[in-house]
Amino acid sequence: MPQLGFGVFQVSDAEAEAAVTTALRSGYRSVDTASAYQNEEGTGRALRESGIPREELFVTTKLWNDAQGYDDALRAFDASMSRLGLEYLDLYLIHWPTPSRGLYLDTWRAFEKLKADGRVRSIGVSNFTVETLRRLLDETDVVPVVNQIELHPYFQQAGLRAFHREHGIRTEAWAPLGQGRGLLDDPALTALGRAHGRTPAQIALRWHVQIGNVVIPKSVTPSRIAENIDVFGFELSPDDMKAIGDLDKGVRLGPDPATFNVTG
Ligand SMILES: NC(=O)C1=CN([C@@H]2O[C@H](COP(=O)(O)OP(=O)(O)OC[C@H]3O[C@@H](n4cnc5c(N)ncnc54)[C@H](OP(=O)(O)O)[C@@H]3O)[C@@H](O)[C@H]2O)C=CC1
Ligand SMILES: O=C(O)C(=O)[C@@H](O)[C@H](O)C(=O)CO
Repeated sequence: MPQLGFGVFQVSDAEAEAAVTTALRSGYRSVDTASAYQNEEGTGRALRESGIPREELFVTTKLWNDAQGYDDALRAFDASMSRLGLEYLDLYLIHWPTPSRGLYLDTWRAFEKLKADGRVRSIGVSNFTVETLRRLLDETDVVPVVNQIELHPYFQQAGLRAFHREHGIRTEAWAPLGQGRGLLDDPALTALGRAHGRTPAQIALRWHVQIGNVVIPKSVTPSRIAENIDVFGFELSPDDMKAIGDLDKGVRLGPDPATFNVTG
């Protein structure tokens, strides 16, 4: 799985085709969509029409909450694949555990079947907490390859990352740029940007890369799409990393996965 991919949350189906095409031309080979984003068709068109061999692409989609449960999950997978127009998927994620509904273990068993049948190369989860991960590890067979969670310099999730390390689960950061809301104006990031001749977004993404996160920044702006993947030609020093480490506020932008049980 490439460490840096392209996210398409809040991108319309028509915009997704153009944005993914731009991203692929800028060098991205990994794309993160979801049934809930309603842009699997546009994303799939861009992937299929890129001319890039399928084996060089890494495609992730996610099962929405309303399709949890064994049979519903198998059906939802087929529907996503038909929208994407792909023969196989690289990574399928349970989007949220929705713990009070008690369906994520059966959902995971359906994911295990999809993997055993070769329909998907890898299976993972998103927005799982230590508690929901522990149950998954205790009561099912396959360890999720990744947990995709909200993670950025203002919400660093040290405890969950340590749990992932202990269990061989890769941490994937959503909202790696803090959804462009405030984080990119932070004085520490702008100062580091000036010192390295980089933008605050590149500093944030480089920090993710250096702590080992998989990152999937989203943009519909061609110059930013190119800027966000150009983070492998410089390095942050231990002092730089500490300055960003000190920014953690422990405050989420998105919903709390322990209580987020919506199906709509
Ligand atoms: N599993 C889950 O529950 C979730 C998963 N995700 C995934 O993670 C991906 C990334 O997270 P997302 O919430 O989109 O937020 P990001 O942290 O990627 O931020 C995206 C915002 O930042 C702006 N932006 C992007 N690049 C730059 C730049 N270089 N300089 C300044 N502003 C920039 C974008 O604007 P513009 O587009 O106008 O350029 C957009 O408004 C999603 O697209 C999705 O794939 C996201 C949320 C939840
Ligand atoms: O973007 C995603 O992948 C999400 O799951 C979130 O947008 C989530 O649905 C949310 O933020 C609801 O308020």
